[in-house]
Amino acid sequence: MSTEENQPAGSTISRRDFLKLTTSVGFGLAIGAAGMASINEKLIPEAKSEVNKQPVNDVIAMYGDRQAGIITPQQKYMYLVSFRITTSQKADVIQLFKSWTKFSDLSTSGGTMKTGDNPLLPPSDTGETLELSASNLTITYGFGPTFFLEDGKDRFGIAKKQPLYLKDIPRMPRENIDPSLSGGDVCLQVCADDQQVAFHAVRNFIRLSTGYATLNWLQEGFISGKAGVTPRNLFGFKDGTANKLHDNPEGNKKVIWAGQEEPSWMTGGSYMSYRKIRMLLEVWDRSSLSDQENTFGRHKESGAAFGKTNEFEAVDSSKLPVTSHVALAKQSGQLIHRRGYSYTDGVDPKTGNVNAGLLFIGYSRNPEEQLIPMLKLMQSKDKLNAYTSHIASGMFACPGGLTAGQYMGQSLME
Ligand SMILES: C=CC1=C(C)c2cc3[nH]c(cc4nc(cc5[nH]c(cc1n2)c(C)c5CCC(=O)O)C(CCC(=O)O)=C4C)c(C)c3C=C
Ligand SMILES: [Fe+2]
Repeated sequence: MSTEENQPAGSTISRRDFLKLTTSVGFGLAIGAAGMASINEKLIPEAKSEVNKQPVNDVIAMYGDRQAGIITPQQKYMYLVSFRITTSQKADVIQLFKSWTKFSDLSTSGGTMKTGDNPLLPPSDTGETLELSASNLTITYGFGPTFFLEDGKDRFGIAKKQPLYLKDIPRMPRENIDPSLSGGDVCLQVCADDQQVAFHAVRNFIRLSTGYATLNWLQEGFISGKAGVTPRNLFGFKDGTANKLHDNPEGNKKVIWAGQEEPSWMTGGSYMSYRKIRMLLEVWDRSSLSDQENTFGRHKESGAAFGKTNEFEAVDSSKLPVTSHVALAKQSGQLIHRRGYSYTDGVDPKTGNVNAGLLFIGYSRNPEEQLIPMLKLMQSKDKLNAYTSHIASGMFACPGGLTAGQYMGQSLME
């Protein structure tokens, strides 16, 4: 765990924080349109029975200076969920964020909602995590450009608080972006080491959004590998090696955390850039090892850059093919904190090929300086383009962390 990461919390402390939150923000909320039971009832925490008591060493604290899920070591599973806010009332948005925050507190500390005992009502908890632990669940919130301004309209009176670099990623050469899989008002990155725990959270965020927001799109990712070892992507290459270059508080400050020029609610926050990138596995699998290695400028097995023997030895750009992926990243002179996950989406009905690739997630202090020029360069020249196609895109501003009793987005909304 990085030195900057929020400290793990024992479940007792978290549960007490949770109760504090419950009393301080007075959750007597009624769910909208669906006429479901009150959120208050739905979100009453229930301790797991002695039999089902879970270990507390897999809880990642939700409270701290920064949101969890950015420099947190990558969990095995990730869902990325985009919502469109449907209410025009700021007060409704606040209610939604309060109930999401309350659920985030409960689920990241390993709790479950009270299942309820009225046979005539739907159970309050969907139930699939009753015997499961927190599994390092993290929930990272981000706001898209349309949350601030949509068609020139200041929807919730917060346009003047829009962060400096929050705009959609501009159009790029060669891309095939599907707007229905891109953007959104609010994005939640939900990660856990147990897929069922992660999906349970996603499902309940959707449930709680009834009457306030609708689901735009939902992506599901996975990575695998031993702790502390760089995971491999679906092309079989170690992916994430260069994150080591900034893995210290000073480096993170330069690369990840928003600067002082930003509105105060972004203090401790960051920008999340998202690209869904299809990887043409069948084409890749027919290419020679040397073509594959030339594409990245690194060796497949060791992950070492050309001219080196170990994965983490410094890259010498003069030894790399000029249009290799790593050479172009180096040419841009920028660093990005990458937190990518592989995805599979079944079979492409047009070709019979596997639909699979990378959910690229990059965190940066200033995407205009760090991400966009790099992406432009790569989309124009990268050898990797022969094997990939960008099909979705998004940019979200992630606020700083929370203290118990606050709700996510409070310093933006109030
Ligand atoms: C614009 C940002 C980037 C996109 C989009 C992107 C797509 C992408 N990358 C890989 C695989 C690898 N990327 C690697 C390094 C790397 N990639 C980016 C940025 C984007 N990648 C950066 C900034 C870097 C680091 C470069 C450096 O400073 O050394 C590597 C090498 C190992 C590593 O450092 O992680 C691999 C492998 C794929 C497959 C992909 C799209 C599908
Ligand atoms: Fe890359």
